[in-house]
Amino acid sequence: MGQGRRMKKQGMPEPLDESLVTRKRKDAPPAADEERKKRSRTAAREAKEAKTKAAPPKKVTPSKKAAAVNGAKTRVNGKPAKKFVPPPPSDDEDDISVSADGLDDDDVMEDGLQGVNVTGLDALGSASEDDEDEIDEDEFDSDIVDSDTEVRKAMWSDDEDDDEIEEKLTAANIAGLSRKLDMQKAIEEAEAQAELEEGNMQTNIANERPRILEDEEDEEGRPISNLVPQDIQLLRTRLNDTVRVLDDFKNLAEEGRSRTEYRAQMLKDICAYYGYSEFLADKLLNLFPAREAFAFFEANETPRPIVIRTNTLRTHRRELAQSLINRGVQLEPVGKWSKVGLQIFESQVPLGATPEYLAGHYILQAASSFLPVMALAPQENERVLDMAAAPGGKTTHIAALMKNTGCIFANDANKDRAKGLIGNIHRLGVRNSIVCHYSALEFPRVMGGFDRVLLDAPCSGTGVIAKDASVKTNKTEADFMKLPHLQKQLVLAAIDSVNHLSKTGGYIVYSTCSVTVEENEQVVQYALNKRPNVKLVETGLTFGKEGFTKIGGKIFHPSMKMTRRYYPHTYNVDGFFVAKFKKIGPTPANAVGVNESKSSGKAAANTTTQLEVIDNAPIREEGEEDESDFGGFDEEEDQKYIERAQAKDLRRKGKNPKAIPPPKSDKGANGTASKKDSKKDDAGAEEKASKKEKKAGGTEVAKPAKSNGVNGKESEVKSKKERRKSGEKKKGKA
Ligand SMILES: C[S@@+](CC[C@H](N)C(=O)[O-])C[C@H]1O[C@@H](n2cnc3c(N)ncnc32)[C@H](O)[C@@H]1O
Repeated sequence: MGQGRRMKKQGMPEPLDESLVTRKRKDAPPAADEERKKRSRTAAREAKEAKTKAAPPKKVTPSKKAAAVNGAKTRVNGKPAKKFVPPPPSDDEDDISVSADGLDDDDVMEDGLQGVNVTGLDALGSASEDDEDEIDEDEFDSDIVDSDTEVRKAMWSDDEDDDEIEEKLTAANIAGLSRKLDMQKAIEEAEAQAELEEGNMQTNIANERPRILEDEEDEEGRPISNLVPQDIQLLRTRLNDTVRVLDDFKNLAEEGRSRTEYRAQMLKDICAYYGYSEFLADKLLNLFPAREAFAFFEANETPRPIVIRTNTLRTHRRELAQSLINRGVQLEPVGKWSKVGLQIFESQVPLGATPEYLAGHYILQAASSFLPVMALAPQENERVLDMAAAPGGKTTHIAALMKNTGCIFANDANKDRAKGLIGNIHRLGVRNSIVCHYSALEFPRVMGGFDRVLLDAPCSGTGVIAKDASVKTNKTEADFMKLPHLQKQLVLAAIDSVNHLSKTGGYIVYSTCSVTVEENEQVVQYALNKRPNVKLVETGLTFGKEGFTKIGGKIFHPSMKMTRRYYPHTYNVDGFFVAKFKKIGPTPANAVGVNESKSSGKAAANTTTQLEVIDNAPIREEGEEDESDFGGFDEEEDQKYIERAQAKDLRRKGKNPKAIPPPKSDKGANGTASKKDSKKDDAGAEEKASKKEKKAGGTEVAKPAKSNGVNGKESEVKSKKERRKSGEKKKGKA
């Protein structure tokens, strides 16, 4: 298959051809709808003619512009998403600048680093040690992927070897795909040609200096064009021209104009064309050279491919693929980097309601969500903490990698979301997980000593704008202060919850679905500064751009290169960030109470309340309902179980043979016992015994330990010592 096919795959970036950037936007409408495409081409030609005739400009209101842009997005829904071809990174580092406002010093290197090189933006992730996981770049090469069945077979032969089934499966799948993609390819080629011709006429080609800037200035004194764009197409043309100028400033800039002027114009046009707030557009524009920024904004207008993750606790990828193909689903492996992902091209059935879905054979999960768990690399029989786990895409992936052994503590501060998490855990047959709903800031006081901790932090969602366009306008400066603050506290809690002496682990993975520096490198740098007992290590991910070591006057530790950034325009995945730490020493004594206050419990609770307001991460699964009736917590019921367990424990250990558990069947007419009743019943010997136990330093079940110990073991050791001491004292008195 040719380009048409390759364009739809997720994977590695390819060099940019400017005509393709323009073309992509035109790709948005469904392929079958040729009539509409013709109309839009005619409209563009008419607009161009109107411009030539210098007709009075139509005023385009921002909402209309945004609607036009969003309209493009709506039209593509239901159409197989395409691989977007990114632009080549510009050599010009001048474009990259981030305001240092509102940052605290812990975000950057404590010792200024001189001469740290910024690595090329096109650098790929380091190769994995595991050959099997290495990316075969050929896979993304149209010539090979198109015709060579061997390559296709290789993609399927992950952990099974039945060639015959494989061939049938692949053939069945390909047959449908080929027909469709051949048709699309023809349409695309014709369209690209038309677009190119149109573009050639429209834009100032080659050496001509486009006239973009006029002598007008905006309220803040920045020069702006007084050209009111007649329509979206003209706005786009100007954006294209501005990008060309910023790319080749020496040859294409108008005389006496500075880069800043062009950049200001670009910012203004991006806000108008894509419907961003100026604040956010500026922040995002600062991340990339102009051309790459354009590609990023453009990629946010198209949905990412639908991907499902095979639940290997229930099935194999090939079996799942076969079942879904039989139901008319067109799919193929997501890429060599994953053994469990399937990219869906088209489906005749709702993917959130197939028998396979209901039986827990798969979960709908964005491809980039696989990455933090792959970086975490949980091992069988470990103790793992997933600090912000709902709705459980990553928890269930961790459980699958651990083959349901060991123990996962799946925590989420939001109780309602935690119910959804329980739903997924049950559906996918996870049996090694315990769900809790603390603010993660309370760890490790709740429990510590984990082999690995995943912190998939609440974030602004700037990596998933294609899913949730409201991010374009609803994020304020305050959000980018509050969120990083919380993320920094959470990452310290994550680090402190890990056992640095773990024989198999001692790792922490920090991830966000945001691309801002404040929520990523600055948080990681803060952790490095505050916790010298951790260091960054390779994520083991075979692709991804390196984290920034230097941007906008901020310098980060050189090891920041080991973190990974993912963008929609480079890999056709949601924007993501992944960092992996290794804990190399014990938690510093002064680290207790990450919240840095004695009433940390309160502080944590407050932050959680605040969080529930600011966490807008659009992570609910397609078709997922708010399962408020599912698997709810019954605190009274839980309390009874806790008390019974405590009493049993006291008797078993011989600490209080008279400890009386609350009666088993003390439920009222409606089946539930009131808290009062149960309290009455439990009063007396058992309560006294439990008080004694607490005094002696024992930890309450499922409540934060008062002890400041780094992990559960430490607090246990402490309490034993204390008990011994108090015993000794009593003996002495006697
Ligand atoms: C990005 S989502 C997690 C997605 C999840 N890891 C998955 O793969 O399905 C962030 C989660 O953090 C939770 N959260 C926000 N603040 C928290 C806190 N202080 N402690 C624990 N969880 C928190 C939110 O309720 C939200 O579910």
